[in-house]
Amino acid sequence: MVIEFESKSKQGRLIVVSNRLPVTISQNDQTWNVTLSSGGLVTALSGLKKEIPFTWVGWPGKTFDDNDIIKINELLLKNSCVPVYLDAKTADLFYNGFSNSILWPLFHYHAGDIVFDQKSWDAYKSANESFAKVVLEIANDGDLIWVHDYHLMLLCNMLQKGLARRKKNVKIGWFLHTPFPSSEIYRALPVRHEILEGVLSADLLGFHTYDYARHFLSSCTRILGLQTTTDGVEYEGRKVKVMTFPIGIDPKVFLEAQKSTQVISRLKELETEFKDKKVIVGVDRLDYIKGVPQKFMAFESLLKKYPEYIGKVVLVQVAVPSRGDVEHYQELIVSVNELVGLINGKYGTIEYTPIHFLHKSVDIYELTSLYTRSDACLITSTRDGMNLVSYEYVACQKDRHGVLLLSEFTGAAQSLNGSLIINPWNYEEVAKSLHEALSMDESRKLNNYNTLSRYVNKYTAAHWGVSFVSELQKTTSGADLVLRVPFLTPSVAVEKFNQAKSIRPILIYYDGTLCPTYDSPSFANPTKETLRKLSNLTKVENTIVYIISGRTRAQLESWFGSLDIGLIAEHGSFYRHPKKLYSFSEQENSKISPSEDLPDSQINLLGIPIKSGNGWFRLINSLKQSWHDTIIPLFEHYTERTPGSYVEKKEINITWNYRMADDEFGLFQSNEIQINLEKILAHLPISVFIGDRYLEVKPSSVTTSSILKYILGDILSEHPDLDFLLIGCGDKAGELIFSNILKIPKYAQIEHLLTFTVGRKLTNASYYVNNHRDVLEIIESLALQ
Ligand SMILES: O=P(O)(O)OC[C@H]1O[C@H](O[C@H]2O[C@H](CO)[C@@H](O)[C@H](O)[C@H]2O)[C@H](O)[C@@H](O)[C@@H]1O
Ligand SMILES: O=c1ccn([C@@H]2O[C@H](COP(=O)(O)OP(=O)(O)O)[C@@H](O)[C@H]2O)c(=O)[nH]1
Repeated sequence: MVIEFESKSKQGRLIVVSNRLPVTISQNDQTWNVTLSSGGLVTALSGLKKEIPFTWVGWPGKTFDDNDIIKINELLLKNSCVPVYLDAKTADLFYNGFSNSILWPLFHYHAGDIVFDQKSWDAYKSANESFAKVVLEIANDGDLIWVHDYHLMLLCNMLQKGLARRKKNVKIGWFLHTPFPSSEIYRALPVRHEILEGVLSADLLGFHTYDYARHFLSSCTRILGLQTTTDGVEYEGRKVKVMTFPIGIDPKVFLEAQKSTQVISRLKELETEFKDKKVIVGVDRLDYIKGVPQKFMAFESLLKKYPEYIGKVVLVQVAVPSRGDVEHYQELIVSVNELVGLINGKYGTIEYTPIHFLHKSVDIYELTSLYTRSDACLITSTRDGMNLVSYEYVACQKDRHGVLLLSEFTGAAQSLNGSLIINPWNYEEVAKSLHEALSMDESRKLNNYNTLSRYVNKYTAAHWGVSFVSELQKTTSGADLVLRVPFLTPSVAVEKFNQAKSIRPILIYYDGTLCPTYDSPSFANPTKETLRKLSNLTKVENTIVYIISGRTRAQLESWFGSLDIGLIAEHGSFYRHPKKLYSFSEQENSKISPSEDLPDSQINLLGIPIKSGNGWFRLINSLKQSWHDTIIPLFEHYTERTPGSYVEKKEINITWNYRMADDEFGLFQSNEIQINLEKILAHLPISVFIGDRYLEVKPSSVTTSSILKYILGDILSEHPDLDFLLIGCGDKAGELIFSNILKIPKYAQIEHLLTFTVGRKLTNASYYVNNHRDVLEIIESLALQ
């Protein structure tokens, strides 16, 4: 199957970018050769390549003489590989330094082992830039770029910027092959913002398991303060999809190898060598995350606890040399060798070697033979993104139905039902599980094998790759795609303002729009500058200004009472027009005819606002709201249990605010409150509004469309020729107003309709501004007209 990507210009290609090219380049008698390298990523992507042809961009693993580069490039190109050359120093600091001495240990919960240093970070940035340069040279319109792993976490951002400059429409995906740690670990990284922001420029982010995705989303919320859902993050006006794609292998490779003469004859040798012995196999890169010392300790525990196995069971451990330039790995070689010596010395004899330790890489035939001959496979990683060795072992067990013992700390443990799940830190328990495996009856082994085999054969490397690429393709046409709106400059606002022939209403939200969002509402007093600019605007001819807010009318009056400005308090429960509106009518309040204070029983029949003194109207029957007695104790219950949260009791509405609480816990508690409220809502005349880090309970008669219905309705009845309207609101409340406006033709058709939100985000507004300073600048420019 070949996936073809649709694009207007031409068929797109898939470009895969990983730190290392899948090949090792070597020279033999003046001739350059390439051979396939080792590691799970190479295994998986080689499986994908059979399904989808792709160009592979990566670092060739070493530096070469300038004279050889042309020949090497040609050789690589024949293998669909494009090299990114890094100078030796950069490569060392990038790969051994930042990638494998900082990100790798951190992502595998070894936070104590990392020492951040500026030079490695600089090299990481510079290496990512070198990758970006090469990819940007070859990327064309309609291509898909799939970036891999922790080495290239800045690349998506660099590519996105470069592609935008070149006006190329390319989708970018990123997949992490390692775990993503809990935010409590991740936050130790000094450059935690840059790394997260680096990948958030992609369109699709993939992880092996939901736990890793969840941790990533949690870091986005806690560290960057971003809004997340279970399947994505909102970042700079785009929805970045976050999904899980458990990787797999190509089982056919092992089935084919099993049929080869090399494996058939090697198996005969192994049968003789291990006659009457049980064989446990282990295959790992010699990496501290693979738990090789723990494996040996558990094996020793087996021999100690069940001495009947001495002489009868061997552990064959292939330990592939890895990252030998990193100190931590060098220390591991020493300690593992020592441990092998100790155990073999203690339990071995001339005829019996308990641990066969091969510190080297083996070819596919040797690997297949070892897997095939073994009665059990022992995987003891203390953390492991997925672990493909476990899949490969299953692929080779068609006849023997050997038992898979799998660490609970591998990604694979979440998928491979039918394995014995172990905690590698509990040697005694692992020994017990080994005993269970070695003495398991045939029918249980067969049953387990069948379950495992079904999974391994279904969820292959090809399935993984095709799923990711298809999902990446879909992001181009998905409904949750980018909603980029333009920035509202003062000049655009002024132009429309000046084109208006009618009255010009301007409605602006207060908190977060006219002033910054403060943790505590008491910090948000309007500055003199804000008051002066607003006052100037209220004085402009043919212009009426309103402040929309969730605050009480008393608070708004105390701040803005001296201006001739309209006020909308408690998100629409109360409103007051500016006097100027009436001055346009022949007779004050001529067409605006709210009812006088009426007995509660009559208001629903009339369905119109009630005069409420001092120019205010209210949309509620009575100032006494019986539901307060139910809601306040509920909110107080959660406030006591959520540090940093507080209740705001207003005249009518009650708000539970968690802006000062831990983001995630606050959101969790807010969800709990909603669940509680749902039970109550059916019996009370109230509704809940979910705002930015607050939730507000208000009478159900007050909705954001009431603002449109009554306030704009009043203006429109005075000025049926209304051809200008400006509404600015950074709060979630604004989104409802913006979307409602577009649904009502008499507003949607206003010739100069300007709506804006604050910050780049998914929005129903037609523009955005960055912050309250931009808003003040617009107000000032309009006031000068
Ligand atoms: O290139 P190296 O530094 O020699 O490392 C080899 C690979 O190690 C990591 O593999 C991970 O990917 C596997 C496939 O998804 C997964 O099963 C395993 O749990 C991971 O450790 C690394 O992420 C790759 O980039 C390296 O190529
Ligand atoms: O000498 C060897 C032994 C193993 N492997 C392969 O290395 C991969 C290891 O992948 P895994 O996901 O288990 O861990 P990683 O090394 O990627 O962390 C598997 O496909 C093995 O077959 C290899 O290439 N050479």
